[in-house]
Amino acid sequence: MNNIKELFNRVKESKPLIHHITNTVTINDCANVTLAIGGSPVMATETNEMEEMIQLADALVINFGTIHEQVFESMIRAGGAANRKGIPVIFDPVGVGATSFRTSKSQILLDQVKMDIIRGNVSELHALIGGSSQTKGVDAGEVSVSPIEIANRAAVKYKCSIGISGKEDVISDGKRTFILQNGDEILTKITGTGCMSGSIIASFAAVSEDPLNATMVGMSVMSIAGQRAKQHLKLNEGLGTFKAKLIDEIDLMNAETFNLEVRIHEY
Ligand SMILES: Nc1ncnc2c1ncn2[C@@H]1O[C@H](COP(=O)(O)OP(=O)(O)O)[C@@H](O)[C@H]1O
Ligand SMILES: Cc1ncsc1CCOP(=O)(O)O
Ligand SMILES: [Mg+2]
Repeated sequence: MNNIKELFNRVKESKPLIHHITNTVTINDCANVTLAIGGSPVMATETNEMEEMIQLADALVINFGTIHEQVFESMIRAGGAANRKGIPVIFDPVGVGATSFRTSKSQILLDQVKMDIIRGNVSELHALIGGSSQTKGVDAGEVSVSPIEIANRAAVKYKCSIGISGKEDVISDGKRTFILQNGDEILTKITGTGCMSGSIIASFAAVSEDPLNATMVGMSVMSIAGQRAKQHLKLNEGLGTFKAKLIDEIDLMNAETFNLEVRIHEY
């Protein structure tokens, strides 16, 4: 991964504005991790203010978590404005594959908005390349194809960088593929760790020209912070404390800690 120290510094110095059109479950957590990594969050969904808000923004996150017709219209408007302005667009296809509504909306969105990065779990990305999966609402289910193949195919199909989270995270732009071995299963026990990692990725993408690198660094930050927060849990501390410690670790993360902990290799 390139220039970790410079990337961290650039986010902290320029405080990129990350416009989120996201779900009502994890919206507050996404705003807080954006602040923790050094970015500046705004969460706006009114269709009529999308173009103006994008004029202020440095990156756009579109997250399908609680997608409905009205907010979908805002996603199309904001996505179009972001593409015209040339800022990175990050898509989290939460729950795609679970219902035909989500799957068909994702296809319309991907036809109309060029994504720079798509980040999701393995069932969601499998659905985006036309596969079926035993998706469990918003959580990953069993899929018959390897995440490496799914990431490659999705990257080629949508001409963008792909991040697939799981026990090992897979990151690909269709030419190069990386496997990230950080993380801890406890990250799946609180809601929103996938959504939050989208906010971190967007913060890095906003200050760099390299979406593949931004995806690798962003996903690594979440997985490393998760394993460190788990290590720092004391006796009698559980998931509530874990979540607070996770945000602490994202706040405290720097290039030294990152480089010491990261376990990534090219496939
Ligand atoms: N089985 C696992 N072991 C370790 N880390 C995991 C595991 N599953 C997911 N993670 C980590 O949890 C975070 C969220 O991933 P995931 O749960 O797949 O996303 P989502 O919340 O979108 O379904 C990522 O940092 C990922 O690396
Ligand atoms: C539980 C839930 N339901 C709709 S959105 C959402 C949050 C999903 O967050 P994540 O994909 O990061 O676990
Ligand atoms: Mg998710």
